Amino acid sequence: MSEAVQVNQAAGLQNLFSSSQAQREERPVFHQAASLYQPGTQQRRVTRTIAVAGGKGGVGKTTVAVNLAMTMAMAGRDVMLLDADMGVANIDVQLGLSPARHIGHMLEGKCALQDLIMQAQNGLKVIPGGSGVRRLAKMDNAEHAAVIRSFDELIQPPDFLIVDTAAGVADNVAMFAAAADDVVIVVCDELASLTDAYALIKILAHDFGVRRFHIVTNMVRQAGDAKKLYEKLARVCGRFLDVALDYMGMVPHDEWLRQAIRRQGAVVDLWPSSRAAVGFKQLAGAVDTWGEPAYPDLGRIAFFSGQSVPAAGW
Ligand SMILES: Nc1ncnc2c1ncn2[C@@H]1O[C@H](COP(=O)(O)OP(=O)(O)OP(=O)(O)O)[C@@H](O)[C@H]1O
Repeated sequence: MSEAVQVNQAAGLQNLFSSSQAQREERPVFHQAASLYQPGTQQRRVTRTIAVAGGKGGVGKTTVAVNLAMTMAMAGRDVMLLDADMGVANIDVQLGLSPARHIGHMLEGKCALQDLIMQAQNGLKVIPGGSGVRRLAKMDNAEHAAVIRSFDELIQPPDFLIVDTAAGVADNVAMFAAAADDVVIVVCDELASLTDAYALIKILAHDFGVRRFHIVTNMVRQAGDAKKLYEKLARVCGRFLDVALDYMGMVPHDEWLRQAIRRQGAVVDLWPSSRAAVGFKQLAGAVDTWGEPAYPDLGRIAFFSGQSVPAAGW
């Protein structure tokens, strides 16, 4: 696959989303679905990996990854969060952690992946991506593959691995997303967010064979906008790509999220009744409805490839 694609320059891409066709819309309601997230009762024997991506920077990938992971950890799930925004990683800062080592040390053979695991609140495990290290931002595909494969060596694989990917549609983002069982795409109500999300979905579908995408609409200001945004993306993908999209849920614009970052915690933990926290609980609830992950290609580079056999009874 080519180097990073300049998605905003892609001819005609923006026009794809300019249709003003009125869409019938089910209105998600901020407060009505405030029921607490209860994890499903299904027993899991293998790790399910969920990559959170979005294409455009600043749409809330990290926010979604952190709060989804924390919600599931608070519900008693064994969850690990990988900060794959290598070189400019910030999940450790957001959760008040001070890692002494990062992925770069592992790649240099100075430690194992196991040694990088940090404990955040509620038992959430975090693998920091390292920040301010140029070498990490310039990792090549072989190194990304080595990081993905290193998960096979974990002594105690978690129930869920959530991967926060970098912005853009470069190979590293695509590799991490394609190595996961599920891909969550975060979009917000900006044309560039929709065009970049479309470009990422296209690359993942064409070059990596990913067919299923779970869409999260973030920073939603009016309840009705959430599904409209999803439908815009679904309409264009349905017209031009052979992919299946589903609406995972939405997170309202909520100032408590910024407060949570200042307090170096997750909003779902600090303010569990905030509007954003309610949205994250719905997202976590959606994960339980996904059913079996697809295992498309035994030859692919995948997280936990050594154990990717679905347990009977899922
Ligand atoms: N629902 C929301 N309401 C209010 N602010 C939000 C919301 N989601 C994210 N933000 C804020 O938007 C900013 C960008 O979010 P975040 O860092 O999660 O985006 P990102 O997509 O991971 O960015 P990058 O690609 O640069 O890493 C942060 O300041 C975050 O607090």
